[in-house]
Amino acid sequence: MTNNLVSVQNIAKSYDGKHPILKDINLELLAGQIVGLLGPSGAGKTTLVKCIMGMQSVDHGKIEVFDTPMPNRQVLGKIGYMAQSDALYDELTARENLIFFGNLLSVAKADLNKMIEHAAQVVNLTNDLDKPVSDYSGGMKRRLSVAIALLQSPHLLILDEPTVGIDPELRQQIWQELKQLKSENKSIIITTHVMEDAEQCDYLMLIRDGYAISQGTPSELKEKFGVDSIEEVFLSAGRDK
Ligand SMILES: Nc1ncnc2c1ncn2[C@@H]1O[C@H](COP(=O)(O)OP(=O)(O)OP(=O)(O)O)[C@@H](O)[C@H]1O
Repeated sequence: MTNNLVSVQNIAKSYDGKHPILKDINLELLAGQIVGLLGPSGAGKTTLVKCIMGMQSVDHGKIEVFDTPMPNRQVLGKIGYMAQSDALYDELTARENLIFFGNLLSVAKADLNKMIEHAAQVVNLTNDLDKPVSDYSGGMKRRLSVAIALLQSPHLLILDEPTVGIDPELRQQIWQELKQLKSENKSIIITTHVMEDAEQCDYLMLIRDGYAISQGTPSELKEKFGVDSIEEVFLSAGRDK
């Protein structure tokens, strides 16, 4: 067993066999690490996380999760994943959604109730839990999706743009929870185009047009480019490319 929970080696990916979407991507994720994939819309972040989970095949290179070559159904079942689009039952209340997804986790009912209360509190939905999801705003649906992903508490959690439509205060609250999971040695991959999110990651891959234009810890990257913020790193790295 290596220390790497996820190992991505020299992968390339196209959807049509002609136009590469990911080009020579390398990434290692350790236990207890939060890795951020940062890049503009269309850069290839979602494609990369889908390749990591084995939901998309790669044209070249190798991906291992928990020391197992992907794709692998059993490993996929152990990864907590929040997709970019909310997969919720609109006609059910938020609580009913949480119970539905929680029941897939085979935990005792009393434990599930506690887990639901905790997850709802992290995303500030406690007072809206009994409203139907059809009455929710876009941001509330996003928060409910985050709560569902948090319920599972897996060793590897992949969150595709969890903070879209979420206000800064609540974003901090979600980050506190992610850091709590990290302190329990759990690992997280998060995609984002929000610089404040990027600053909080342990390790960043900056992606543009399918290339990893730079990667390292936030402080390594700032030092490398001689700048004070990840936003400036991104701009400098893009110019260099
Ligand atoms: N199933 C697909 N078939 C063909 N092309 C696709 C498919 N999914 C994504 N793409 C293309 O791959 C490129 C990268 O998309 P991807 O969704 O990975 O980017 P992203 O960085 O996650 O963007 P966003 O921040 O908008 O979600 C885009 O040009 C997109 O149009």
